[in-house]
Amino acid sequence: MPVFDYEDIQLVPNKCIVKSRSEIDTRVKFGPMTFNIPVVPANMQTVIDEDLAIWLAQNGYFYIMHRFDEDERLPFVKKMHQLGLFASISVGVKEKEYQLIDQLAEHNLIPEYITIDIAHGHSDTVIDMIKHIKKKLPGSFVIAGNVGTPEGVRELENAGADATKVGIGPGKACITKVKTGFGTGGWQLAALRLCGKAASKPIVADGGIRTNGDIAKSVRFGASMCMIGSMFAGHAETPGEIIEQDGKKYKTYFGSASQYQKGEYKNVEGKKLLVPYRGHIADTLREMHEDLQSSISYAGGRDLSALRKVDYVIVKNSIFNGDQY
Ligand SMILES: NC(=O)C1=CN([C@@H]2O[C@H](COP(=O)(O)OP(=O)(O)OC[C@H]3O[C@@H](n4cnc5c(N)ncnc54)[C@H](OP(=O)(O)O)[C@@H]3O)[C@@H](O)[C@H]2O)C=CC1
Ligand SMILES: Nc1nc2c(ncn2[C@@H]2O[C@H](COP(=O)(O)O)[C@@H](O)[C@H]2O)c(=O)[nH]1
Repeated sequence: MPVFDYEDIQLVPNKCIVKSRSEIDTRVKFGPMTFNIPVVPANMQTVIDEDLAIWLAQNGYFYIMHRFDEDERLPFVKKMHQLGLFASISVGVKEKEYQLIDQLAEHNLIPEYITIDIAHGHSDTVIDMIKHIKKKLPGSFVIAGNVGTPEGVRELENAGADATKVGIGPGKACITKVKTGFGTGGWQLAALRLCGKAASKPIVADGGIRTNGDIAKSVRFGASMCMIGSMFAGHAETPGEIIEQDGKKYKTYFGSASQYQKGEYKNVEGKKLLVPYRGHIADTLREMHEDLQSSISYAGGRDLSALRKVDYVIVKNSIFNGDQY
């Protein structure tokens, strides 16, 4: 089994068939809707809040609201629908989460997307929640995870998940790999490849994306959507204050299983770090769009489907060749 990560791979160019990259279409159909690019900011408290969710939905981007303001989720769905926007929320698997699903059903509030988001998603607790959502809110598109194996993907799909989220431990704020010794950290792209081959429904690549080129690589290895945390956390529109240190600007990014999220040091699998301040998120999203258009041009196509077929080479840990990005 070949094992590699994002930085170990280069995609091999094909003959260009467009006159300008502006001709290239990066849109992706994911569930009931089509989005500008196959990218979603992570459903984490230092990455997304209500204002950003509204902006993303209004501007043709996918979003998934985090699940850490538990009681705000039902009003959030109501508000998004009143604004004429799609609602996309996260849930866990504990008893209170079943009550939320029941309440949404009682109020006929049907989120377009529901993401079941726990650390070890290949589990009966997730399977039970998928079945509950599909019974109570059959109109919602259910994304379930996280998993890191083909077996995990198949079991969640068989339980009724409409998409699965792949990535155990590759995240920048993650310490699962060192605390437990498990996960897809260091070989996330190869794990994505294995999961993609097993999947019969869309896959979300979650964690470990560090450059815009990694988005194209994720699509090559099976992703329909890429979830990104650290690259989004440092924007003007993401939650939290700007911090100045030695004349440089940063924002805080912490793991959803960190003590900062949990409020206690128990079963901690995440850490807190500073990420460079990057200005406005619209500029970053525009650059991702442009870079993806370029990627598709190198793939020799006009849309994302061209990326899925390109050849690749494994160039172990050498793509930066000593250069700093
Ligand atoms: N993608 C990744 O690699 C990881 C992501 N996270 C993120 O952190 C957040 C919190 O996740 P999580 O702690 O699962 O959420 P919750 O605290 O809501 O826990 C969900 C349930 O799963 C149980 N649980 C958690 N971890 C494990 C495990 N390794 N084995 C068995 N049961 C487990 C919990 O019980 P109990 O706590 O009592 O065991 C609880 O019943 C999520 O947003 C998740 O995505 C966290 C770690 C890894
Ligand atoms: N092991 C942990 N993983 C976490 C935690 N909080 C979030 N995450 C995962 O990371 C990705 C984002 O990864 P990035 O490389 O883009 O920064 C996120 O979507 C979660 O799946 C955590 O506390 N521990």
